[in-house]
Amino acid sequence: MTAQILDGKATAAAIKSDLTARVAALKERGVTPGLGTLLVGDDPGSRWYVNGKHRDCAQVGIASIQRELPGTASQEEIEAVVRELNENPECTGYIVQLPLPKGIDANRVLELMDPAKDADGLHPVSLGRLVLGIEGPLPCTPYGIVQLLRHHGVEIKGANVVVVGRGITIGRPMPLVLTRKSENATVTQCHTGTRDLSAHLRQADIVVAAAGVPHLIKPEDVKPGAAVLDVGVSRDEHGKIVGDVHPGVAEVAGWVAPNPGGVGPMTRAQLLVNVVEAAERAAADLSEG
Ligand SMILES: Nc1nc(=O)c2c([nH]1)NC[C@@H]1CN(c3ccc(C(=O)N[C@@H](CCC(=O)O)C(=O)O)cc3)C=[N+]21
Repeated sequence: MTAQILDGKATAAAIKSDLTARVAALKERGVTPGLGTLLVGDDPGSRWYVNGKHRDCAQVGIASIQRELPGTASQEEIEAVVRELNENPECTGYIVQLPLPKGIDANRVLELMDPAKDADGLHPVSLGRLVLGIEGPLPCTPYGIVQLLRHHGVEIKGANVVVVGRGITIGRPMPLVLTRKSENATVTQCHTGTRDLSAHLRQADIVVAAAGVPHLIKPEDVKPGAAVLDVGVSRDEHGKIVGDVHPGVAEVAGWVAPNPGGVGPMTRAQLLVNVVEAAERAAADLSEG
């Protein structure tokens, strides 16, 4: 038996079709959601991702506001664009594409962003709200994973989830999302300091592999029937994506999120959700005066 596929492309398409209706409703109320992006430098990978985000926006009727600076831009020049996007009423949410060039204090740039326009859900205020249980934008990849599991009927409530990794975008916020009352999972966070990773993995009903270590998760570590989500993006010598999950895992697991085609498209869909929800909150504030 090989695992069933957690199809990120199809699930993202369903989310986008729901968003298309919500964007149309907002426009009738006189609010057009707009996603801003700030790209600094000309890394082809980063440019490809940013262009993809604007293509996604066009599909659902969200306006695009694109800002670019050369890789030589100073901290002050970058911060000036952030201030402009904070004040620009056409921009209801935005991202500063990461990583920023060496020598730039990325945390200072991110803290300067208006939290009401945080499309990534990674602003310090958004992460603080997540800890406190206050409504706000959720980190795109962790919440995208929750939506991907729900869409396929994989039970999260009461599940033993092992998260491998503690990076800021996925590993660190993932347990915060999964332990909300609305998800109610039991989560173990593993990392490079974990003594016996295999022992933890073998107990897991759901594995989120976000360590960035090629083929870290082996078939013999996976409980039969478990759901395994591969979030690792390493590259081989030909530039092809190599995930954190060994291909043999598909013979043991009940569900696998392929990579590419699994979590990546969900991350992009959740970015759009955050932009639309920010615009919906702004529209509600407007009508309340
Ligand atoms: N402020 C900020 N926010 C981000 O969300 C952010 C960022 N900076 N910097 C870079 C990373 C990377 N990232 C991806 C999102 C989707 C795919 C994606 O959709 N991948 C496809 C195709 C991958 C391929 O074939 O290359 C897939 O998984 O199927 C990949 C990578 C968002 N990032």
